[in-house]
This record gives sequence, structure tokens and C-alpha cells, in this order.
Amino acid sequence: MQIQKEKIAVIGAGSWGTALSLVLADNDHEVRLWGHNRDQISEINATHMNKKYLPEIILPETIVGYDSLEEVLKEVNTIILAVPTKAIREVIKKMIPFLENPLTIVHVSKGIEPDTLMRISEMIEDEMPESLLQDVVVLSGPSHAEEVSLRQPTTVTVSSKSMEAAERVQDLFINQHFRVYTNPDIIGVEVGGALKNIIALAAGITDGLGYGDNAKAALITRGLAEIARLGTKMGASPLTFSGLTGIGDLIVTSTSVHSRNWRAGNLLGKGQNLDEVLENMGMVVEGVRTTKAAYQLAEKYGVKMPITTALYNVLFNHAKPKDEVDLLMTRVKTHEMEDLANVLVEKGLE
Ligand SMILES: NC(=O)C1=CN([C@@H]2O[C@H](COP(=O)(O)OP(=O)(O)OC[C@H]3O[C@@H](n4cnc5c(N)ncnc54)[C@H](OP(=O)(O)O)[C@@H]3O)[C@@H](O)[C@H]2O)C=CC1
Ligand SMILES: O=C(CO)COP(=O)(O)O
Repeated sequence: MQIQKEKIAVIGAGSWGTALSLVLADNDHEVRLWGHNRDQISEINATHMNKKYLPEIILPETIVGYDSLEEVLKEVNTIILAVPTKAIREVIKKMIPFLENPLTIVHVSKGIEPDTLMRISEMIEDEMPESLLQDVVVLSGPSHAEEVSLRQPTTVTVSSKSMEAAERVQDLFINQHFRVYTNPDIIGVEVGGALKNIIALAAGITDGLGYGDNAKAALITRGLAEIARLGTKMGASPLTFSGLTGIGDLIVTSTSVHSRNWRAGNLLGKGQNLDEVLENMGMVVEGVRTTKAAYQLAEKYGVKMPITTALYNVLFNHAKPKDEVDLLMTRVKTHEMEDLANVLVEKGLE
């Protein structure tokens, strides 16, 4: 099939925005990579390298860096929004004066906004005037920028309220190294992508405490159970959590040394406090804010999320990681499949 070549603006010149620019450039799109740091953009244009975020990678010369939002958005119909969740509203507000026609926003961030409890597509719809927003699409899945930029085999999922929009974005990105699936369940895709960062932080903590693979497998499995329990209450399909944006992303971020959330958790488990950890990371650790949001969501929906609660206590209530593990292990005994059984009964499937 002939791919339609497009002018695409990638907003955010961190690791993920840069790696996705490379995928799009490999597919012969005209890629404009915007970053707010003028020196970094000059360096990208002069050296074809993003030395801060992907120091090993030479970028194709067809990726052009921009530090002006006005310039980068000219005649563009598709934007890839690749900034941390907490910067999304600010960046959209800055873009709006330069938008002329309705466009498609593909967001690739993984988070939920504390207090408003909005998913990212909801934040985008909240900020964008209806007349300027054609579609919102999310791209998510087990995909570290470090491996994508080396063109190592990677699979992701795109989702949108409009299947046509999701399929168009699938066509923009798909190639022999980067396989893109579609899934109509945008709630499940966004919730899975955001909440896996909580479990990745927890898995890093248990590794930092010196616990082994048994503990990690327990966290991934029981973590998935609580993500699915909340996600289905929010309207997601339970099946999505067994897919790439559920168990797939949980595996990759809980086990990979590339994961910033795992690395941050590991430092916490080794005894550093949260402020020290975040200062040492120098890159976004989305799971911290998302833990707060998920804790609030669990209260709102009346859902039990013991791992999230334990992590919340470590991050925000000065609890000791080991004490929280001990508490998790000595909870009242329960049936492993109790939650799933409840979900199936609620949905009339059992
Ligand atoms: N890295 C990965 O492998 C993956 C990341 N993601 C998700 O993608 C999103 C972005 O992550 P990632 O690229 O890794 O993060 P990084 O920390 O690597 O980069 C973040 C980028 O956003 C910029 N930025 C931060 N705040 C603002 C702001 N207010 N205005 C404009 N630009 C800003 C940063 O600029 P500066 O350098 O000046 O701080 C930097 O260029 C996250 O939600 C993450 O979960 C999803 C899948 C894979
Ligand atoms: O979402 C990711 C991989 O799928 C990236 O995870 P980290 O933010 O933990 O590095």
C-alpha cells in the first residue's frame, strides 16, 4: 500500500519525540521536531544528534529542528505531542494562536492528571477549541526510545474515538521495525499506559530492596489485576489489559534498565528520598504524579488498589518501602480471581 507522505510536527524533543521522529523520517515523512530549548535545537540541526536524550543515535538529515512554534506548525495537519503530561496544557495553550485549520493530535505521553483525574485525550479536548481539533489519537505500548531509535523490533497500539483516525496514524508510523496495531478502546489504552508506571516504580523499589524475581512477578501480576479493576470501572474493556498497552507495557517497564520509572524506584528502594531521586534522574518520571492520580481515582470509584496505595504512602507519606512490602504481604487472605469474577459478573459475562 502507498503511504501518504505528510508534513508532521513532533512537539517535544526529549527521548520519545526524537525516537518517533526517526520512525516517521524512515517512512519518508517531512519531520519537524520542535523543542523549547534553543541551544538543543541548534545542536540537533548542526550535528544531527540529540546528545542529551539519545546520545548514541545519528538522526537522518531529513529531521529538521525548530524552536519556533509558529514556524513548526505552518501547513501541518498532524501533530505528535511528546511532552510530559504536566506540560501538555501549557504547550497546547502556546500552540493555539498559530493553528489555522482543524488538525489531528497524536499524543504519546503516559499519565493521568491529578485532581482533574483526566486522561490525556480528555485534557487535550479540554484545552483545544473544538473548531481546531479534528481527532485525538493515542499511541502507546511497550516501546523504549533507546530501542526504537536503534530500529529494534517494537510493537505499539493506536487508539481514538475515530477508527478512521487511528488507522490513518497506524499508516503514518508502521514499518518493518515498528509494528502498529489499532484498538478502539481509548480508555483502556490510556489507563494501561499511565498506570503501568506505578507498577514499574514499585518493581524498581523491590529490586532496590534486594528482593528477587518472585517479588517482581507478583507485582506485575497483581499490579495488572488492580489496573484492570480500576480501568474497567472507568469504562475500559477488560481485554485491553491483556494486550500491548496492558501486560505488554507492564513487562517492559518493570523489567528494563531503560525504564526511568524502574530506575527511580530502584533508587528509592536503595534508600534515596523522592527529591534526591527526581533530581538525579534528569528525565521525566511520570509514575510519581500518576500514583497520586490513581490513588484519587481508586477513592473516587471505590476500588481497592493495594500496590498503588503502598507506593502512595512511600512517595507522599514518608513510609519506608520495606514496611509497605511487609504490609502488602500480610493483608487479609483473599481469592486470587475474586476481582476478575466480580468484573465478569458485573458485565454479565459469567
Ligand atoms: N522515553 C520513552 O521511551 C517513552 C516515553 N513515553 C512518554 O512520552 C512522554 C515524554 O517522555 P520522554 O520524551 O521520554 O521525556 P524526556 O524527559 O526524555 O523529554 C521530555 C521533553 O519535553 C520537554 N519539556 C518538558 N517540559 C516542557 C514544557 N513545559 N514545554 C515544552 N517542552 C517541555 C523537555 O525539555 P527539556 O529538555 O528542556 O527539559 C524534553 O525535551 C512521557 O509521557 C513518557 O511517559 C512513552 C513511551 C516511551
Ligand atoms: O513507557 C515507556 C516504555 O513503554 C517508557 O517508560 P519509562 O518512562 O519508565 O522510561
